[in-house]
Amino acid sequence: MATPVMEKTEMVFIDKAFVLENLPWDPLILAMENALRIFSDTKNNTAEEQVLQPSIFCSRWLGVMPAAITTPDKDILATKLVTVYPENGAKSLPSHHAIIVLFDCTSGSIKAVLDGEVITEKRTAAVSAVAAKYLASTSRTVLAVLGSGVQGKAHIEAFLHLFKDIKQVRIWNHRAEGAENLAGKMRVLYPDVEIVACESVELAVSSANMIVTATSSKTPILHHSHVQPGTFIAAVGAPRKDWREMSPELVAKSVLIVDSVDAATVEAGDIVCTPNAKICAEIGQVLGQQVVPRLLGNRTPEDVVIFKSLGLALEDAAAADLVYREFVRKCKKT
Ligand SMILES: NC(=O)c1ccc[n+]([C@@H]2O[C@H](COP(=O)([O-])OP(=O)(O)OC[C@H]3O[C@@H](n4cnc5c(N)ncnc54)[C@H](O)[C@@H]3O)[C@@H](O)[C@H]2O)c1
Ligand SMILES: O=C(O)[C@@H]1CCCCN1
Repeated sequence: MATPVMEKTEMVFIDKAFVLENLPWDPLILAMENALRIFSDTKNNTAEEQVLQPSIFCSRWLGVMPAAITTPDKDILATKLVTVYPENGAKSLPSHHAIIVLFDCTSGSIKAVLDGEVITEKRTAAVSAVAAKYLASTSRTVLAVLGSGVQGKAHIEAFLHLFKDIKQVRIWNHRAEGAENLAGKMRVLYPDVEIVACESVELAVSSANMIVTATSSKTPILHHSHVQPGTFIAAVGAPRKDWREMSPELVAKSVLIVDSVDAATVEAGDIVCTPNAKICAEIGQVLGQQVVPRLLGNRTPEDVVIFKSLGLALEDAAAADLVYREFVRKCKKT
């Protein structure tokens, strides 16, 4: 862990261990709610970011994610740099590597460079949990997680943190041992929850009220016939325009909420490859009550609701700011 030592205006490096210990779920979830709300608040225009247009150089994928937030109590300027190498999983290496640079808004100097892997992991799961809080039906007893990688694990943790009524977690992975290993680890952490590894997607989702898709799949793994009416789906993977996790029938027949309409319509294969996909709203509009009841009011309890995320630079900026403030606070104490 980085020892919190700080000279006046010196740039600091905040390592993974510090981020892990200083990014608890409750403040992170609150910060993500605020970030999503201001992202979609076009009236006040307090936040800006570029749509992530992943740069791919000879099949090497480097994403550059800049964002600025200016509110009465926050002035944040940040950029995440993230590489995505999905094939790393087979070599037991992380598939995502990232750093986040925080700038001083007045002088433009660099305040901090933070490990971005834990922030990416936890902020993505926190955002899905926020979406579930507002969009899932009140019956939230069975959670199915497709994918046992970094995001699969973080989503189990975030959802079990926020929804104390979850009784069972069902995990599926395309390599069965991945699901079994994660289920084993989660059983130790959550002895009061029944945690099972499932052999098929159908088995995993058959009785679920909430589903998370967090895989590196390029083709649909989740189909309309698998999903119960009224289910909430947080669709986290398939971050490229020709990758998919869900069938077009499922996407077309569901109420579709996204993190960013601009990004979803160019980068989310699940949406781009569904000709009649109709985006209902951004999650930030739902939080800011800009679309209730105008659009969501027509929703029936039988509707499947999909929250499709691609990840926002604003989420990284807000989460990095939280960690940096904690770092500064701890420096002042020593
Ligand atoms: N929405 C967001 O904000 C956001 C943020 C970070 C990552 N992601 C995306 O979420 C997905 C999961 O990320 P991660 O960090 O957990 O990655 P990871 O590499 O840790 O895990 C990927 C999982 O997908 C499984 N998998 C690999 N190939 C598959 C296939 N063909 N079919 C089904 N499953 C397969 C792996 O076994 C593993 O369980 C990736 O697509 C990633 O780019 C989205
Ligand atoms: O928001 C993110 O960090 C990720 C990076 C990889 C692609 C999907 N979005």
